[in-house]
Amino acid sequence: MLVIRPIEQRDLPTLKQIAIESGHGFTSLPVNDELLQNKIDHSLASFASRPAGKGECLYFFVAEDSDTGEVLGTSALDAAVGLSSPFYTYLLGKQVHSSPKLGIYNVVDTLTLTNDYTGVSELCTLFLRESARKGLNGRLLSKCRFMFLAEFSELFDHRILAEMRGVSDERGSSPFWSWLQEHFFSMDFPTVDYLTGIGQKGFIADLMPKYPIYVNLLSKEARAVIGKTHDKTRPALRLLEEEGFSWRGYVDIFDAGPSVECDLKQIRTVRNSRQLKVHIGEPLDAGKHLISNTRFDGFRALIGDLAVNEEKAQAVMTEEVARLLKVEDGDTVRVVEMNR
Ligand SMILES: CC(C)(COP(=O)(O)OP(=O)(O)OC[C@H]1O[C@@H](n2cnc3c(N)ncnc32)[C@H](O)[C@@H]1OP(=O)(O)O)[C@@H](O)C(=O)NCCC(=O)NCCSC(=O)CCC(=O)O
Repeated sequence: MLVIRPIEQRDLPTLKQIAIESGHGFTSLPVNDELLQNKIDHSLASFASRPAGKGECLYFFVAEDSDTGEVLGTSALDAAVGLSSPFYTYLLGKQVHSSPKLGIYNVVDTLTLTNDYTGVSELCTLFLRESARKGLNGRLLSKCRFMFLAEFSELFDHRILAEMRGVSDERGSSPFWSWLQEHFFSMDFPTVDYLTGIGQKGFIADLMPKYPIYVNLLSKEARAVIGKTHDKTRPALRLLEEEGFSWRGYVDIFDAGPSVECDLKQIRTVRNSRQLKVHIGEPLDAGKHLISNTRFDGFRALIGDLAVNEEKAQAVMTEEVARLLKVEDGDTVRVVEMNR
């Protein structure tokens, strides 16, 4: 069974391997030992000192196969972006150029550089190794974070965002970036993506076009990918859309991939999950549920069989499920039925 837990120091070698497998455009996992170690340190520190409220914390989770101990995926929650270094995003807007006298009315799209997501919480680093992309594994990896958000909502912003990877080819070349590169930067997309991933964002402010960009002046290729998601990231987007996330016009400044967002309280799993008491026994008429314990640093989540005893507000589960969740009879768990 696949079990979600916070990342630990021993996961570094696998994290390096996953960073390589995740490929170009996967900004949050650059192939850089120091940065990956920093991520582990940041997450360990965040889980070790439970803050009173929202801070610059990173909650990094891995999915472990309980039979083999192998780590098969990653997913993370950044409690607040842009607080110590700016978080840039383009907003796709409109300008109307109209002359009633001449009978001309033109609506043109514009891209405006903003820091509108400053302080917002971010879902990031969702990656499942190819061999594990089956069954409900991808769902577990994405949705376990909503169980954590529901349980510890005071540690997050009321807005939750996710930047979806935009369009780039096998060699890491992005049509949107190519246009920016030609006119404003002299760096290829893998380099800029890597520099962003390791936190060297200063050059963005220095080199980025400072005025809004008229979209109709971009190349045809660049225009075509604004707000479009990378093929391999469509399942990740689908999982978020199912939860109520939507695109409100914000796009990534490098590859123009869409940023989707949802109010924390409106996220489907946050709304529909509830706390029940553990009862270890035979779960008769069991159905598949997403289940998490309610511990902070010892957080565990999995998708398993569970029967709900409504009268007693109990979650009836097998000993194995209870053991993997690190819970005992009478403990509290958070549960939500899987609709597939
Ligand atoms: C994202 C995951 C973890 C998802 O795992 P799986 O592929 O096993 O998921 P799945 O259950 O097969 O698919 C999930 C849903 O997407 C649908 N689906 C599959 N392919 C699709 C496509 N091409 N277009 C539209 N929908 C598609 C499936 O039918 C299913 O919906 P139905 O059940 O309704 O049929 C994986 O694909 C992955 O590791 N991708 C590569 C890395 C990546 O791009 N990660 C996101 C980066 S962006 C990021 O990290 C921020 C976002 C975030 O953190 O959440």
